[in-house]
This record gives sequence, C-alpha cells and structure tokens, in this order.
Amino acid sequence: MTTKTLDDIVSCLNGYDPDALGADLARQAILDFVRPVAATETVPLRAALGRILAADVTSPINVPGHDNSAMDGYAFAGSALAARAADAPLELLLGATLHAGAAPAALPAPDQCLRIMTGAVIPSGCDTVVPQEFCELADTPAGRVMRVSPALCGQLKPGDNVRLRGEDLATGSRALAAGRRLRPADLGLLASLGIAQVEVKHRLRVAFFSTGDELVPVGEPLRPGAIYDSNGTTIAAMLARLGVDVIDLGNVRDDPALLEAALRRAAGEADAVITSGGVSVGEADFTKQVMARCGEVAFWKMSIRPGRPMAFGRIWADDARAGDGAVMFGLPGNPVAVMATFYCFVRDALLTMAGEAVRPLPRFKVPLATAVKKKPGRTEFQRVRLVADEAGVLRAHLTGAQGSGILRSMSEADGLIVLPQDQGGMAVGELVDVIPFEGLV
Ligand SMILES: Nc1nc2c(c(=O)[nH]1)N[C@H]1C(S)=C(S)[C@@H](COP(=O)(O)OP(=O)(O)OC[C@H]3O[C@@H](n4cnc5c(N)ncnc54)[C@H](O)[C@@H]3O)O[C@H]1N2
Ligand code: MOO
Repeated sequence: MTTKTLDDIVSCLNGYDPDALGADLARQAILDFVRPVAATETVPLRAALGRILAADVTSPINVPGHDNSAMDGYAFAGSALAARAADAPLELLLGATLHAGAAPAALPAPDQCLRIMTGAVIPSGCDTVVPQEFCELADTPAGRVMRVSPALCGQLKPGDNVRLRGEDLATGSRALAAGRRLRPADLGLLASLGIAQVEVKHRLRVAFFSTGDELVPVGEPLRPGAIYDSNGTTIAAMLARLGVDVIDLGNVRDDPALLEAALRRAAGEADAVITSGGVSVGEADFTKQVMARCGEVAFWKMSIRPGRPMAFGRIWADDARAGDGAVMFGLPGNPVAVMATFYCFVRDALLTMAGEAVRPLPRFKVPLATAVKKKPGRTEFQRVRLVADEAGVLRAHLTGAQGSGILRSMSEADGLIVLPQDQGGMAVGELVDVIPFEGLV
C-alpha cells in the first residue's frame, strides 16, 4: 500500500468538497491510495484461469517453430510461377508426401513439387503452397505431374499459404504482460509455448459483513419489523465475480463494541473490508465512528445517487497499527446503493489491489426510450433495460421506480445509465452512457 496518508491524497484533490465529493474525484482518491498485493505463487497452467499474471511472460521459442503449410496441397518454389510462359499452366513433377509432424524435408529439384498437409514443415527449396482444389494430377511418361491452369496461376504468388516461423510469437518477444487476468486464450497461448506453470498474484482477501439490528439471515424466520439480509448475498456474489477470496463475517448488530470487534477481526484476516449499513446520520449509524477508532476515514459523503454516504478509509486489527492496515469501504445500507457504490468505486480498487491492470467497465452510448428526471449537482446511476427497436437500435428503458431500496429495479435491469454531475433531466432520444451488466468480471 502507499506510504502517503489518506489525508495527503484527499487534500491534494483539486476541487474537493468535504461535504460532497464528486464521483470522479472519489474514484481517483481511492485508486491513488490502493496498491497491489506483493505476494505471488506458482500454479499449474490449468489452475491459472482467472488468476492475475504476476510477471511478464517472454516466449522461450518461436511459434510456429518452422515455416509450415496453411493448406493441404502442394509445396513448390514460387519462382516456378514466373519461370513459365504467361499463358502456360504450371506443371511440376510430384515427389513425396509430407505430413504434419514429419521431419523437415527438401525439394529435390526446382521443377518438382511435394504433396504437403496443413501444418507440415515447408521443405527447403519451397516457399509457396498451392491448395489441392487448384490442382489436377496427370500421369506422364516422366511420372506423376501436378498441374495448375494458367487462370488459377494468376491467383497465386510466391509465399502464398505459408505460415512463417515465429509469426505468432517470436523467441524473446513478450507473450503476456504482468497484470493480465488469464483467460482461456491466454492459457492456450502459454500452452503453445510449452509453459506448464505460471506465477500469479496471491488472491486478494476481502472480508465483509452487514450491519443492522433489523437484519435476519436468509433461511431463518422473519420477526415483525425485521428484514432479510439481502446485501450480504449481493456483496458475496459481486466479490465472487472478481475472483477474490471471500471471507463472510455474517451480520453484526448496531452496537459499537460488536462493530469494533468485527472490524478488528476483518482487518486481521483480510486485505480489504466491506460493510453495509450504518454509514449515514441516524442514531444507530455507528460505522464511521467505529471505523475512525480502528483507523482512518478519508471521506464519507459523495455527490452521487444512489450511494451518497459511503465511507472510505483503512483500519487496523489493533492499536499498534503495524503495517498498512486493511482498506475499508463502508457501503450504505440501501440495497441498490450497495451495488452502485460497489461498481462505481469498489470494483476497480479491489482489482487494482489484486494486481490486475484494470480497465474501467465498458460504457457505450444509447438513446433513451424513457425521459429521465435529474437535477444538476450529483452523478446519478439509474437502472435500464436495453431493448432493440424495429431498426435494431438498442434503447434504454428505465426499470420503473428508482428508489435505492428497490432491488427489483436492479434485477430487472440490463445495465446502469450514468448521468454526469452537471447533467439535468434528459428527453427521449437523447444519447446516454450505459454500463452493461453482462460481462462484469
Ligand atoms: N437524515 C438523513 N437520512 C438519511 C440520509 C441522509 O443524508 N440524511 N441518507 C440516506 C441515504 S442516501 C442512504 S443510502 C441511507 C444509508 O444509510 P445507512 O448506510 O446508515 O444504512 P441503514 O440506515 O443501516 O440502512 C438503510 C436501509 O437499507 C436497509 N438495509 C440495511 N442493511 C441491509 C441489508 N443487509 N440487506 C437489506 N437491506 C438492508 C435498511 O433496513 C434501511 O432500510 O440513509 C438515508 N438516510
Ligand atoms: O445512497 Mo442513498 O441510496 O442515495 O439513497
């Protein structure tokens, strides 16, 4: 983690308003503060899917290792094309057959060709392959001859249908960069280099719990006035998608002593801690005060909706405050605010801590199918379904009421539209930025 204090970073933010930090400034402050975990481990190639590469991988070999044929056909010297009269067919005496995997061979003479299969090494003396669909075979007194008509010869040039040595990866070139989250194609690429083990970052450990006297764990009977803890499940699922180690600490009552014990335990077990609830100004909202006792609160009020109260800072397991402590996100209790703040602030911070070279969530512009009400002064995230109109253009339809307690509006949505701070209301047809949910990692 950084050697700067949170105060250093936050006070350097241009335009920081402690009562209402803009979404972009808050993101910047968080990303400036967090640092990747240092520890790495070596895992077998097939166990590396979804893990984050700890160091650049340099290719130890050429891929492909030899010039080889891209087609089943006949290998020959491309100069033979120019050597014949323009209106004459190409006629070459046919020699042996070369299969993929066979040892390299040689063309006996320039007026000959060799039968070759896809993937077989191009024989020395050859630089061109003609696909078998272009060719006729004829038996002559001199032996079997491969013939290509003058018209089809016009479609061939020297070098055709040959895959060059090292054209995929040359020896010593960088195959994959550190910070990459390994996908199936990456594992295949490493396999093509013969690499059986990969050095990856340790998984980030993220602890979380929900706070609130009203919460009942899912599966238990609901008493009057209580609600089920849906945030715990949502947070666990969002974390699972990030590929981190998830430490579920359950529910904690609105009691400062219990909250402190839970935060201290979480700081001792995890690199990052997430809580939900108790971050606003109510009489039972203790998160910020206990967080400050266990560490530092950098800021907690942002000009966004949903998610206006979100506390960011760090905490330690005990008052000795050894090391960097654990980064902490105190998310608001409202279920939609939990998700909005997670995707707006927490996701990229955790991925950065996990060592990934993070790319922000993709956004694209779509026309609104529903008019949107909004006052300038805060960034808003509203939930939309994306439906194609008759012309095949995706349009953003609001998923009904946008209250930050209405989780159904998230469940029904295909994405979030992002309405920037200075934006007012928007009319049907205006273009708006959407972050699609599909593809979130
Ligand atoms: N006077 C003010 N009141 C509120 C303000 C404000 O600025 N002044 N901000 C509002 C906003 S915005 C939000 S968001 C909430 C956030 O409050 P808290 O983080 O303190 O959250 P709680 O009060 O604990 O809970 C809010 C809401 O969410 C329900 N909840 C809480 N935890 C869960 C859970 N694990 N699963 C499902 N639902 C949960 C809780 O029952 C409340 O209904 O404060 C506003 N108030
Ligand atoms: O964050 Mo609150 O959910 O804006 O209403």
